[in-house]
Amino acid sequence: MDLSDERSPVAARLEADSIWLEYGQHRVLQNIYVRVDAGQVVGLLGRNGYGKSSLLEIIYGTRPAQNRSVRINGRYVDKLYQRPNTIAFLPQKSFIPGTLLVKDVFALYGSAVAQATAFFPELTSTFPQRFDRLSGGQQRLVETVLILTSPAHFALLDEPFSNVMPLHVETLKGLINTVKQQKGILLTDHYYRDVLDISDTVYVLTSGGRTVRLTEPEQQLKDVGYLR
Ligand SMILES: Nc1ncnc2c1ncn2[C@@H]1O[C@H](COP(=O)(O)OP(=O)(O)OP(=O)(O)O)[C@@H](O)[C@H]1O
Repeated sequence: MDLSDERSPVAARLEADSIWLEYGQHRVLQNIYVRVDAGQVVGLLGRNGYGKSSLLEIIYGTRPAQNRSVRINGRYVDKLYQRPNTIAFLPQKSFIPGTLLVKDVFALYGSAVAQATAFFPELTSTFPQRFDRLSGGQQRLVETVLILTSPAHFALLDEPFSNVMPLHVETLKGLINTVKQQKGILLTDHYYRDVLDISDTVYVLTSGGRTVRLTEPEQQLKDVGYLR
C-alpha cells in the first residue's frame, strides 16, 4: 500500500468491521464496527472484561479473532502492527524493555521530543535514564507521550491515564487535543469523564459484545451497568 495515500489528512480513515471474538462458549465481541477518522478522538467504554483491550489488539493485528476486517482508507490490512507509519499502539501493560534509555526509545519510535517536552518539561530529565529506573507513573506517562508524539497516523490507546496523576491527565488531554489535528485516536480508559471530555464519538460495549454509540452518556452508561 502506498503510505502517502494513508497520510492524506483528508482521506485517512481506520475502520474495524465485522469483528467477532469468542472463547469457547464465551462470546466477547459480536459483529463490531468502529470507525476513526483523522482529526477525531473516538472513545471506547465498557465494564471490566467486556473486550476493550481485545478489540484494540484485534485492530492492531496482534490478537486473532473468528472474524475481522480492518481497513485503512477502505483497503483491507491484515497486520496493521507491521505498519508503524500508519499506527502506533499503547497496550494496557508496559511494553518498553527496561534496559533502554528513554531518549533511545523516542528515537526508535521517531517521536517528537520537542512536542513531548513542550507539554511535559519534566520529561527532559528522564531522557538519559533507563526506562526501568522510572516510577510506575513516569513509565506510563513516557509510554503514552511516546505513542502520541509518534509520526503514525493513528494511535490506539489502552488506558493512557492509568497510574498518571490528575495534573498530568489534564496535560495529556491537551496533548491529545493537539495531536488529533494530525491523527485519528481510538482510546479506552475507565477515567470515563476524561474520555467523554476529549472524545468526538464514544462507544460503549454491551453485554452481548456489541457497540452502542453514546448520545446520552450518563443514562446509557447506567443502562449498561457501567455506572450506578
Ligand atoms: N486467552 C483467553 N482465553 C479465554 N478468555 C480470554 C482470553 N483472553 C481474554 N479472555 C477474556 O476475554 C474477555 C475480554 O478481555 P479484555 O481484556 O479484552 O477486557 P477489557 O474490557 O479490556 O477489560 P478491563 O476493563 O478489565 O481491562 C474477558 O472476559 C477475558 O477473560
